[in-house]
Amino acid sequence: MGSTTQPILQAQDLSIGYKLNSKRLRKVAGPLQLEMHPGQLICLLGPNGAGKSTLIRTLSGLQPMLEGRVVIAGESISRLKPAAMARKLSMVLTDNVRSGNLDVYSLVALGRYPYTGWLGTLSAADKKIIHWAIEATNTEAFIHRKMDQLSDGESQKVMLARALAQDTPLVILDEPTAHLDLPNRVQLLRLLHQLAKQTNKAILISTHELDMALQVGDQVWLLAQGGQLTTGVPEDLVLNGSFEAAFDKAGFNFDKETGTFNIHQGAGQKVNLVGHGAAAFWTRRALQREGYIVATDTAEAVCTIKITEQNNGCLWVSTQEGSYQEHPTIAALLSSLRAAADTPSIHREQTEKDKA
Ligand SMILES: Nc1ncnc2c1ncn2[C@@H]1O[C@H](COP(=O)(O)OP(=O)(O)OP(=O)(O)O)[C@@H](O)[C@H]1O
Repeated sequence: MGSTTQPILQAQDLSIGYKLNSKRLRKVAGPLQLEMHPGQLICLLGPNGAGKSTLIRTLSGLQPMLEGRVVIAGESISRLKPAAMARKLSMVLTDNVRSGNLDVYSLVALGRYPYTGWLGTLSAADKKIIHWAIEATNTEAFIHRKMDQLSDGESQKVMLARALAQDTPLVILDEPTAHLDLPNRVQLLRLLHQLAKQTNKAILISTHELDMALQVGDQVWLLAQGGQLTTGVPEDLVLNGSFEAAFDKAGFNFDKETGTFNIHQGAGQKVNLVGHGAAAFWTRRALQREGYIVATDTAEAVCTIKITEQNNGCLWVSTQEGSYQEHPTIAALLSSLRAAADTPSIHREQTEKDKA
């Protein structure tokens, strides 16, 4: 994977899946060759049922592998004792058990268990790390509450704080943004990215946040339905078509220029759009919603829309069948396009002659 550091995690010829009975296996993916290096944030992406949770559970030793080997910090996980494993790997799973009786501080403090021994006495250094984990995850406001008095999103942040308090070189999180609102999702992914850079941890997250994963992931592991795994720098996977192929579904297309999946399938008429920046981006979105195929320079266009910047905003100038109109907003542009589409061109020609 082009890194000169020693990998913190390595999977060799790893096959993942389930033993259905003594004779039958359900292989989900494999054989896989994987590496994670210190300082990397890796986003595991793939459609529903592709095997993301199965892979995460197998890499963490929570589920037996069908074949192969997983090595964490130089030791095979099949030989690692739970206490040693807990000093190398911390995890946040989606199905975290709600420990109702425990208050938030005590739950975060449990992250120090691998270091405090069975008496669990916290040193000043342990308390400092707990404090840092609480601060980093923005959970100070509810540290005295019981776990069953938290929302799903709050509880998810607390489970992350516990994993951070564990302070391991490898952190694995299964859908950590699942219950979070948009600002908290952005904040969490930014935090994970910074953590990887500042503390040199290797962090693996599975997520359905495709656009955000493309922004924060140093590497993407793309697991497609059927178990094919493609790994690489996100931008390479977008440009070479792997990203789109992993989510391949009829009528579902990824716009490489904007990094978004288009809800609207342009099947209508073509328009030329001339402009740049935010105004061009949002005009394109509005035109696509109206059913237009937006191009920059096609001879088949029924209309050309030029965006010009004014002192107090933008002006949209449309040229259609020789008629030239100015629109102060996207709403005005759309109404004019709708009106033109509702007027047969023969009638338009007559009206224009009458006006002349
Ligand atoms: N206990 C099990 N026994 C047998 N098959 C299972 C078991 N759990 C999951 N599977 C199957 O393994 C495949 C991968 O499931 P997995 O939960 O890993 O997918 P995923 O990518 O995490 O999906 P999602 O995005 O929906 O969470 C699916 O086909 C699923 O039906």
